[in-house]
Amino acid sequence: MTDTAPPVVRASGLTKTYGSFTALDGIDLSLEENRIYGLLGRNGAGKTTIMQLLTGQIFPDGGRLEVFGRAPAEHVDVLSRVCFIGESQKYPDSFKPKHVLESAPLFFPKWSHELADELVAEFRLPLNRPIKKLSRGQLSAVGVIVGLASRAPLTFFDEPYLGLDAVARATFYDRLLADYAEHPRTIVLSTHLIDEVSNLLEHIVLIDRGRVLIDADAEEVRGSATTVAGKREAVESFVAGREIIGRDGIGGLASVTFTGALDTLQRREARELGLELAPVSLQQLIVHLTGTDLSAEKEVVA
Ligand SMILES: Nc1ncnc2c1ncn2[C@@H]1O[C@H](COP(=O)(O)OP(=O)(O)OP(=O)(O)O)[C@@H](O)[C@H]1O
Repeated sequence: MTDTAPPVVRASGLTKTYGSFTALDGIDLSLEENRIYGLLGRNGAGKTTIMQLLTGQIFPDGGRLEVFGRAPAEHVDVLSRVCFIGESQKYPDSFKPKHVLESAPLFFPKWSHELADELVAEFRLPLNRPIKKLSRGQLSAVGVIVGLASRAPLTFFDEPYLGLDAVARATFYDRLLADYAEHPRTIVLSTHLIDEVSNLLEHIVLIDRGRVLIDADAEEVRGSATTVAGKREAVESFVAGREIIGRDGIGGLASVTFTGALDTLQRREARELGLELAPVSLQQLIVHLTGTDLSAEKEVVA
């Protein structure tokens, strides 16, 4: 990635309403070239709506949106660089997976037949079975294969793996990372399986009730909280005055999670008290940030 490359997506004040309901409330978003984004948030937060706007499937009611420098819905050359894999892909009734894989290259100029073939074998996808007869996981595999083999410069995966078993999901993550390393592109992954994809994500966009709550580097987000564990008394004295976001423990032992990173001095103090410091899981953090006690106005990471 060069420093001068313009963002792939530029959105400001993006708003989407359905009747009197505001699904997206003035979203500002910039997606850079060649990064893997996690678009996270609770059910109904607005993730799919954002992806539908960015892929020209629906239109905003307010704000500005540019994808590859243009309005997404109006330019064929923009749409040929974008791939959206949703939770439930729809295919013509008569289609078999082989028909999907034969027609996909017409839409995606960077399509890789080789990668598609390898993935078909790895996912054990029956190419000649009618799509209507595929199992839930096999149907998801079709979408995942199209999304990866498209090598589209901007690829969206919106909860793409309903029904995929753990082995198949691991295959998806491994293949995504390996192919991304060789063919960098911008990938947006929306999922509720946060811990599973945590290591893949370079940047986190957390949506809550139609607003952006976090837009930050994944490392920065991970470093925004710490867990300390050890003897209860020592733990409690160490975390006194901090913003506690989680507690656990049994008997004389406690584990407390608090916001903020520690400097070298504080780390040494923890060691001297016999305390253990551990990073917080992204999922744990996000559950906390989007929990019911969170005020809609709270800004967590700038
Ligand atoms: N066509 C529609 N008409 C009315 N409301 C809608 C429509 N599409 C979405 N919404 C509402 O907009 C909000 C955002 O929906 P969206 O599908 O973007 O959420 P999401 O973050 O993708 O959720 P999930 O994680 O459950 O998939 C929800 O409250 C949803 O009910």
